[in-house]
Amino acid sequence: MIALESVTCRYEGRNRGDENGVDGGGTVAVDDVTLSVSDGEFLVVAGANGSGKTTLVRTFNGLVTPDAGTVSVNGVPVSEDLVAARTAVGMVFQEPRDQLVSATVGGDVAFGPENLGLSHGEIDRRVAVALDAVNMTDREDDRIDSLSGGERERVAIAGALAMEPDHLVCDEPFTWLDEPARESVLARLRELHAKGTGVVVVTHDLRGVLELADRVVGLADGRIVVAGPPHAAAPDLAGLGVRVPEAFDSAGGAGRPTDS
Ligand SMILES: Nc1ncnc2c1ncn2[C@@H]1O[C@H](COP(=O)(O)OP(=O)(O)OP(=O)(O)O)[C@@H](O)[C@H]1O
Repeated sequence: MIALESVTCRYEGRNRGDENGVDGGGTVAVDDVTLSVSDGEFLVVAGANGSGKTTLVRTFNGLVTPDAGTVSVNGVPVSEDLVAARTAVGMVFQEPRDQLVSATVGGDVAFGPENLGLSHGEIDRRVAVALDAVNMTDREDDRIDSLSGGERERVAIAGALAMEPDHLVCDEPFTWLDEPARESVLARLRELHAKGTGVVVVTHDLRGVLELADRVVGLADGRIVVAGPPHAAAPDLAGLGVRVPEAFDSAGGAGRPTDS
């Protein structure tokens, strides 16, 4: 479980541009957020550009350190055991190119497990399982620079999965993908969730992803302003500048942020 308690994150030097967001000359990117993500939960974090989504999820494994509040993973504060947090929470960034570090698919997926100091046999096993999970079995020797955007995204997901995380966090995983690639990544996320991995997807485009979610939280100005199951929360999400699929747009009631 990932547990955030009254988490606030500020960036120095840039104002958000309104009197509520300004604090000491910087930007309050995450504003007093309390949120729990259960093991095995599929959570969607939605919100317009600049609403604080990336900053929020980066606190889950210590990539961003809160200025106030606490983040714990499996009951241990992230600040006390960064390695445990990074092992339990795998992260795939908005631009997969930023995290692909090797020349080949196999080298890239093996990178994390190698850094854990695992045996060659265990590394090979993890690479095979992770590539299988993203439908890229036997693609170890393919060169990264020969892959499509969708394949790179899937390699980035495999690299995170090879760490055998409890939660996989994907930040705007669909940005560079065409429709078939988007559907392929969605199918992989659905399968992972079905097998018990917790999945967190950060997005401002909810097509195809809301139906996979157990819960959705909507952010505005760094605060959770909508929270609930997809059908209950969807009508309130439309006002946040996110793209809500038609099937959800008129459904359900208000998704008040009561169960965060
Ligand atoms: N490194 C940084 N330095 C200064 N301000 C930052 C930095 N990163 C983010 N911000 C600001 O913090 C706020 C929240 O940004 P964040 O990237 O977390 O939001 P987001 O919802 O993920 O946006 P996007 O969808 O555009 O990535 C924005 O006002 C942004 O300009």
